[in-house]
Amino acid sequence: MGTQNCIKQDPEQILREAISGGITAFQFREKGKGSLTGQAKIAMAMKLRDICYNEDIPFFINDDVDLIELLQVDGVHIGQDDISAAKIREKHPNLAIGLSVFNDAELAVSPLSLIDYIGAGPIYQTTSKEDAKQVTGTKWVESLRSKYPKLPIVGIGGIDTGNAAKVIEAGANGVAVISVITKADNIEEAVTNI
Ligand SMILES: Cc1ncc(COP(=O)(O)OP(=O)(O)O)c(N)n1
Ligand SMILES: Cc1nc(C(=O)O)sc1CCOP(=O)(O)O
Ligand SMILES: [Mg+2]
Repeated sequence: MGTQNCIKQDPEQILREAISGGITAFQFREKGKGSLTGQAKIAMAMKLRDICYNEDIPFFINDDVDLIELLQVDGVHIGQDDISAAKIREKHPNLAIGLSVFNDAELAVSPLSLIDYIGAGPIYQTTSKEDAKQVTGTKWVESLRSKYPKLPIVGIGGIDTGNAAKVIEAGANGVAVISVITKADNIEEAVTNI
C-alpha cells in the first residue's frame, strides 16, 4: 500500500494493525492519484520501513529503485515495463525480486531465473490500480502452477476474505492485498480472515 490507499487511518497505524493481524511481508507502493513524491515519499518510506524492521517483516518497495539505495529494503517488485530484473540483480545480488506476469506472452519474455516470485493478476477486479489489466481469474494461477511446480506465485487484484482461499487452492503460495486491509473497519480481523 501507499498513502493514497489510506483514507480511514494513517499509514503507520494501518501497517501496525496489519502486522498484528499476521501479514508476512509489506510492499511500499506510493503510486497513483494523491500519492506522495520527493522528500515526503522518502520520509514515509523510512517510517514504514522502520516499523517493518522492528517487527521482522520483510519490506519491499514497488518500482522506485532509488529507494533501494536510501533504505535498507528486503525486496523490490517490478512490472514488465519497469527497470529490468537483470539490472537490479547485478547491483543487488541478495535482494528479493518479484515480477508481475499477466499472460503467456509476458511469461515468455520473463527472466524467471533472476526473480524470486511472480505477481499474478489481476485475479479479480481491483479499484486500487488505475491501469489494471483485464482480470485473469484463478485460471492464470493454475496455468502458471502447472508449468512451474516450484515457482513462488503471489496472486493479486481484488482479493478479499471471501476469495483468497480460491487463489491459494489454484496454486498460489500467497496473496497480495491492498483495499481489504486499508478499508477494513477491523484490520486485524480482516488479515486473520484472509
Ligand atoms: C505482488 C505484486 N504483484 C503485482 C504488482 C503489480 O506491479 P506492476 O505491474 O509493476 O504495477 P504497479 O504496482 O507498479 O502499478 C505489485 N505491485 N505487487
Ligand atoms: C498493485 C496491483 N497490481 C495488480 C496487478 O494486477 O498487477 S492489481 C493491484 C492492486 C491490488 O489492490 P486490491 O487488493 O485493493 O485489489
Ligand atoms: Mg511497477
